[in-house]
Amino acid sequence: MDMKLNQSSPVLTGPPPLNNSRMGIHSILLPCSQSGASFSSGKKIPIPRKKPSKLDDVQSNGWLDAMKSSSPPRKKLLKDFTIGFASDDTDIAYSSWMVKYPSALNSFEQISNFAKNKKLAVFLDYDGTLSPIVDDPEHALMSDEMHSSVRNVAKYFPTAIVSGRSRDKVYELVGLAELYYAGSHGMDIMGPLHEVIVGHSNCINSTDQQNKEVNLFQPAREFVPMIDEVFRTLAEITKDIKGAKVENHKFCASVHYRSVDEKNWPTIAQHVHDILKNYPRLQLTHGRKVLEIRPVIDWNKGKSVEFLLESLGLNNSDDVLPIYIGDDRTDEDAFRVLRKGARGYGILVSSIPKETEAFYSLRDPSEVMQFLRSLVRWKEQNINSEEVAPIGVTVSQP
Ligand SMILES: O=P(O)(O)OC[C@H]1O[C@H](O[C@H]2O[C@H](CO)[C@@H](O)[C@H](O)[C@H]2O)[C@H](O)[C@@H](O)[C@@H]1O
Repeated sequence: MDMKLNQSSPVLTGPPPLNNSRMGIHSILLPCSQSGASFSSGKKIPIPRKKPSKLDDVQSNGWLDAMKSSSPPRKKLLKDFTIGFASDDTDIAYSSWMVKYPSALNSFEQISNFAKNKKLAVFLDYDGTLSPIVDDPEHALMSDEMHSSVRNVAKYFPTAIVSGRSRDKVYELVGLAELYYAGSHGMDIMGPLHEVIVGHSNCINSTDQQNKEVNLFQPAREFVPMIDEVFRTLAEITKDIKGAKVENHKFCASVHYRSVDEKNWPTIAQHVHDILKNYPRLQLTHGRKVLEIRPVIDWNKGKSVEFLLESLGLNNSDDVLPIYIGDDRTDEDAFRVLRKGARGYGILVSSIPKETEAFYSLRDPSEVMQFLRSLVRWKEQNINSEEVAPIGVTVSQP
């Protein structure tokens, strides 16, 4: 396939990506087709009236249902899942779900057997994975124990944080310079960029928090003014809705409704819906009690994992085992990439049964920490012996 990198625009021209499990850097850069009006940064978008006139749109398009079902309290979800059963059966429901998605802790021996003689790469989501979900996104902090577990993992394995938050914000929260960071759902990557990418218009030179020169890969760069405009409009239109919070992640924006009275959710949804009508190149995705507005480009957490693996020289699936741990719907893209071709292990963090593309599960951030510690212990125990690889070890594929 003859690909042309379009230096004037971060959205590259060319046919859609091939359905390959191993993608080259060039094919990774292919966009999905861009339909809709093109954006001019000077365009004035009218701020909708304070009260949306009708709420039919968000009711009929399923937004409200998605909002209600996103991140419900554990008690409610287990009740729904085990409807008609006694409350003790909730544990049975979780246990039977775990037959399909076994605990990564209980399966550690199987995972480590499979990892023998392979290079491990660790990808970690932030919210709900390294830090517990809390009402105020500003207060989502990692414990000191989690912080040192992540630092120890990064001593032995290339480790990346892949978050929906802005890269600066998640860097500030994690605070470990030795990690790689992919913020804004992978649309802002700071890492060891492949030489093919350096020089491309989506790749910029910058400095990190330690003033060290770094290369950034930002496949949605052209959307920055648009996202900023949408962020300001959303902040203005929701400012009187108690508990609503809008975040600007530079390449995407979030509207939180976790602390908003449920009777006001339709209003929030309709506002977002009305604003998005003016931006055909932006789309909505649902996170945990958050509406996320992002560019319509063929890029997500899964693509950023592939990109980082390739940039790190770890795209040979025969001797590399990527492990991705995440709790959110947006992490499913990464689980899917690893599941395809049995490339690696996705681990879903969830204390309730959920449909997922992951292979394993962990209940909550404290189990994530135990798992990270197990990886470190395993590596330290094998540090001397792993040079002499056992011959003929047969382990099942993920
Ligand atoms: O990809 P992630 O690192 O998981 O980021 C996804 C979103 O996480 C944050 O929101 C979520 O966590 C908050 C703090 O616990 C919680 O209050 C909120 O309800 C959750 O949706 C973050 O604030 C968002 O911007 C991220 O997109």
